[in-house]
Amino acid sequence: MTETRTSPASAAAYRPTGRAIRFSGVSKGFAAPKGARTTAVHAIDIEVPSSQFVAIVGPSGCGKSTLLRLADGLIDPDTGAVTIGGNAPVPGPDVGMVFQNFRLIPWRNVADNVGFALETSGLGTGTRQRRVAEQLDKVGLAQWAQHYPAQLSGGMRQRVALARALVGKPDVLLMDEPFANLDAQTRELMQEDLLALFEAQRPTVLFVTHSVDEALLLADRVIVMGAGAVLDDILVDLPRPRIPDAVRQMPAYIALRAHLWTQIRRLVLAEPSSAFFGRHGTVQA
Ligand SMILES: Nc1ncnc2c1ncn2[C@@H]1O[C@H](COP(=O)(O)OP(=O)(O)OP(=O)(O)O)[C@@H](O)[C@H]1O
Repeated sequence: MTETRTSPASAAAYRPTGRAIRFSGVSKGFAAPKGARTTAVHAIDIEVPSSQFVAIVGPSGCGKSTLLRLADGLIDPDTGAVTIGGNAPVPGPDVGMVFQNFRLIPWRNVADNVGFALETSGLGTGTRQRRVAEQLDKVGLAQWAQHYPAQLSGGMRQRVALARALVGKPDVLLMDEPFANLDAQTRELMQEDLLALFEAQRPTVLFVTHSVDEALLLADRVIVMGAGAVLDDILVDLPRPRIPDAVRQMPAYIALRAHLWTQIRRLVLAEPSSAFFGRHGTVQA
């Protein structure tokens, strides 16, 4: 994806291109065992302006994925409203969704997995094939178009998932712990790719992560959630384009990181059994 890497000049020429995402008084519950009901999110109000990158952090089970599924129109709120660009969300290629476990179709090759996102787009076969080839080229997988998911490394599979999310040229990206299953080096490379893509194309992004450092590196704003509610909303006023090693040494980054960790410590002390650090119990700075 190096060809999409932005230059200081293109970042300076930044113009918003995405659609705003708005959660207004949104609550959502699910059926639980013995006739009970879990409240996944409660009375959430979040406004994500067009072309802003928002990271959501919080303990396991606090409702982060539920927010993304509501934004994608995969589920409806019990009360309140979710809008994208002022309209109710409808799943489709203009909203890109990337999941932690890739969700590739094992019996389809790489090109057909990516092309799947365009099958209901109404585009002709030739246009779809051209768009798929262009997108695979951008994520560095042009040579792998005919391979199957089982023949790829974890990083390559995540690139296919990213290509599938991007091929519809979405102006909204919803990403649910997309790099959680990658090794540390691949994760850093994918973070750089995502930074470059965001800074060049400026979609509106909602990005769920368990990593404080990932959130601060990528986002314009970090929302801390706990027990289905927004606990804190922090502006990450660091300059773009962001060079990861340089960003991590900035005094503003170090101060934001300390602030976030204070919040997280409070959360953990208030709820010692809370799995803040994810399902696998691993601490992710
Ligand atoms: N389809 C469902 N059916 C029943 N309960 C659900 C469903 N989806 C989510 N929940 C419950 O809603 C709550 C919030 O879940 P959600 O997946 O949004 O949390 P999360 O913050 O994304 O967690 P994690 O960090 O572990 O992915 C949890 O208690 C979960 O068990």
